[in-house]
Amino acid sequence: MSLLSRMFAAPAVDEVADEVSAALSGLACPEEREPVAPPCEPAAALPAPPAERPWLPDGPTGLGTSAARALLPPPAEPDRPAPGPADGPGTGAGPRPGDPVPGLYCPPAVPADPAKVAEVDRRLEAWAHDLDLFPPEWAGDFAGFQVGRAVVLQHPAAASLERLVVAGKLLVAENVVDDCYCEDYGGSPIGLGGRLIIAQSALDPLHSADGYQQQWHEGLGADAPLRSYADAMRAFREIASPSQVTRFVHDMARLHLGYLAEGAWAQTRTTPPVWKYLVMRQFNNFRPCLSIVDAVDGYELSEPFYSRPEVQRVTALACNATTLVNDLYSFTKEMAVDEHHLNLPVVIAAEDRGGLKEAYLKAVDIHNEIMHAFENEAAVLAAHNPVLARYTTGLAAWVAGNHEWHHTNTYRYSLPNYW
Ligand SMILES: CC(C)=CCC/C(C)=C(\C)COP(=O)(O)OP(=O)(O)O
Ligand SMILES: [Mg+2]
Repeated sequence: MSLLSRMFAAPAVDEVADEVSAALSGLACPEEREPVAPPCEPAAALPAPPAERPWLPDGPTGLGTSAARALLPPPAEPDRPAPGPADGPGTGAGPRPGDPVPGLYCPPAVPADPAKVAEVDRRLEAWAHDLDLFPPEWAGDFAGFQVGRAVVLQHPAAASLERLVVAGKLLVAENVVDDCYCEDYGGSPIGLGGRLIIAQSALDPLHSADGYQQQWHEGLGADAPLRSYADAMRAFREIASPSQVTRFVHDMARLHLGYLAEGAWAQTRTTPPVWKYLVMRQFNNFRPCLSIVDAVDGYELSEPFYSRPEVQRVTALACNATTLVNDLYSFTKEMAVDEHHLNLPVVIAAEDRGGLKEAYLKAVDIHNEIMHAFENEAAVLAAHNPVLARYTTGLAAWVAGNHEWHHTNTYRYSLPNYW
């Protein structure tokens, strides 16, 4: 039985640990290295000494200590007890606006520094305005999205404010493309492939005869989605290594494939079996956000490590868990617009021929199973290599931050009255 299938069968963690250790020991552990500051980023913006980075959690800091930090007790939520068994379904102690889904397992996030959030928001709003990304009537939704708070929560160990702003530009661009090409702001499955292939070229440039390449370059200014992708990608190229750029371009192609599958099922009014939905959601997924955690934190998980099946699996588990969190928190928003909008509770209810409430609660259990698998298998990787410890800690921080952003963003999301 291969290591991967053995992991999939969820054996004892120490059995896998020996296998992973043997598998990874064949790879020279690259020294953790801070990339040379690209010309655009002043040296001062590079990681400050730990003492000057107040937003890091208490405990050991600095290169290679992230595994130790991962073992620290998570910071307690200052004003909100985590939901417990007593808050489970049917007890009447229903969640308040801003509370997490009762019974959903996700460790608390590192609290967001309000000053940092405000500065990131200020820079992103100016960037979006300069690129003419949205009309004035969308300004409320832009503010309500709370992009600055999202990226500060998702990247607590970001190496600089500039890198946080790059993560924010990518997050804005990804949502502009999703909203304008696929969903809420004029999106449609009709003709989606033609729009997305040009969008992909804003990330993955055309190389062709001069005349047509010039037309392509001019074409990238044609609409807000293209302008946002092109400029956010330019900013990412300035902070990332060539292999990190290639990784991101691949993950965006996966995302677009997921959009196309979702759109195809919308066109044919198909409600897929749960397993096929989970396949689609592994591609229509937050993965492009998680695959940049090393670049935002100012180091590189080198390609030989990143491409290991074990690392790919742990990355996919984290991405799937955090994307299903979106299904759970956006459920009421999506049902209000279209009762056939595909999300995990809807496809479970169809397959089980049951009610949406039972399906929703089952979706929470599915999320929790994936989340525990991520944590168990990430711990095995982290124990064997400091670079992998730093990377898996970054994934875990993104998952925790994204959950905090979802459950506290009462402008965008609300919970069903199932408890
Ligand atoms: C930020 C990013 C990479 C988004 C890609 C895919 C995406 C938009 C999601 C995973 C969020 O899902 P959804 O389309 O359901 O968005 P909302 O529920 O409207 O927040
Ligand atoms: Mg959603």
